[in-house]
Amino acid sequence: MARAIHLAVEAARKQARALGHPVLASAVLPVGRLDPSAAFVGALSWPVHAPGPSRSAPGWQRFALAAGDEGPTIIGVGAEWTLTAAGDARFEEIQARFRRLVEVSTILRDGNGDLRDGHGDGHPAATGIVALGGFRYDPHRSPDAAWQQIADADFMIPRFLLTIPAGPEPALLTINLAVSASADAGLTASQAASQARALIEAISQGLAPQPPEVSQAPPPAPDDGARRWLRDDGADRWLHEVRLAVEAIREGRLSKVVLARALDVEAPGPLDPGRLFEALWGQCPGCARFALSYGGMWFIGASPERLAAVDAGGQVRSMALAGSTGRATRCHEDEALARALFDSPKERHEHRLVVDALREALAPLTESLQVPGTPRLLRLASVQHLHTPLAGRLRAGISVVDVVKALHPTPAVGGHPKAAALEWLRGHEEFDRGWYSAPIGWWDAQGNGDFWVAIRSARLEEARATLFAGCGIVADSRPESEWEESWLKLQPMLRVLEEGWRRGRIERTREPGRGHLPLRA
Ligand SMILES: C=C(O[C@@H]1C=C(C(=O)O)C=C[C@H]1O)C(=O)O
Repeated sequence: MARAIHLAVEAARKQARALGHPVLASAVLPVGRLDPSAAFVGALSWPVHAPGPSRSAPGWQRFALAAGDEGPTIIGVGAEWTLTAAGDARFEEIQARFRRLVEVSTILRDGNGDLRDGHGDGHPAATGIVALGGFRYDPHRSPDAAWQQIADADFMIPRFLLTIPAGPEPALLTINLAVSASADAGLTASQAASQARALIEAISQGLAPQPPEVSQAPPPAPDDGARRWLRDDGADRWLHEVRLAVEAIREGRLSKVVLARALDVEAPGPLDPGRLFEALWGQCPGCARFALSYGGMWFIGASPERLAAVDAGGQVRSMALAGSTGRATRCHEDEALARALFDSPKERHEHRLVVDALREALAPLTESLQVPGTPRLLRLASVQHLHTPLAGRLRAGISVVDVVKALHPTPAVGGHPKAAALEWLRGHEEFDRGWYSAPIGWWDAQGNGDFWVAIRSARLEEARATLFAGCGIVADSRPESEWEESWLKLQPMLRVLEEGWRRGRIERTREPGRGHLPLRA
């Protein structure tokens, strides 16, 4: 391992000397098979070392994303380089910065012992120089203190990147090192190699958790579980805003707006992200499960909504996800709920607005695009949705970030028309969404990328968790039903908090719940 890294660092050092500034050395190595869930949870508790002699800001520490069943699971630990951009040009600027970085960097791949220069196509997705991060939901809204530290476009190139395929292939480890002209190549390489070995060892042995349990427990009763940690659920204010949204829609100022709520939960002691993740992992296998740590904050979730996946061959996938109802424990009742969802003109209208907006936004970017005429059903633990998958082929030169720019925010999390909905939200929604319902994901130098809409998520700081949920409001929305729907969407994360807390409680005594309010399901 050290030899491969040494070669990459040596080449990068020459490049740094020629250019007069540090560049990245990147080495890609096979590391055998790894269990994605164990690696994921292990990496969350791995101490992040001080970053290299790079441009890295203190913010980024970890970015991990397990994207549905078809993978790969990617885990980035430690920020070796950061890329940020602000304002309306953030999508173009971040791509330009990434391209410049890749152009001057050295990427060496050690697939079969023969080192090859790895800038081009044909290498496994999400290996080498990969940007991991997100775009904040609305850069035109002044940030709340909680999200102050993140930039409008905020990405890192991790020091260590594990890429674990969904299939039986071995995992790959990319080691990225910022190298200056004066670097000691031997020392840099040997230090990085020993850190990498320790990381792999910890992940595959010591820190590997118990296999995650799939919770069979019913959702917490209305005044049970994590809900007893609530202080105020903000019902009155939110219901009032829903009424105002319906009014604005009936007056013809917009046709749909997605109003979100933020729910603060205070656990009796610090929440342990690794434990929470063990609880979250098995809950929604088809979802993108993610955990980002940045400064003192964690942002975790399991999102069912893919914004855009692009492969090096130019295939693009997206989805419309809008229209929701609950689940029932008895089959025939569950079926009846699904049928009512399909037959509801209100839900179909909400859904169609999203499909049409995606089609319109993707048309100029694609050579071909398939959009099924009828939605399907996506069943999750506490909620079922109408769902339409979209697939197509991108025109030459269009990247996943271009697609994200064109789509975000879709009317599934913003509204329609887009600009009017965002304007309305700026004046009415009570909090800055930050990364909630924003595009988070990654892209690589080979032309692959995957971005998800960060819903069903929570921000964690010590014992406090802020959970988010939003509901699409249209002309015939009933505020009380939307309120119920928001609870359904919050349910899985509340359960994760409760289970994760229980798992992490070893040697901690539980205080009785404070500030308990009687809440409806
Ligand atoms: C905004 C959220 O969910 C979105 C809104 C939906 C709806 O209004 O029916 C359904 C799925 C998501 O696109 C959320 O979960 O926070």
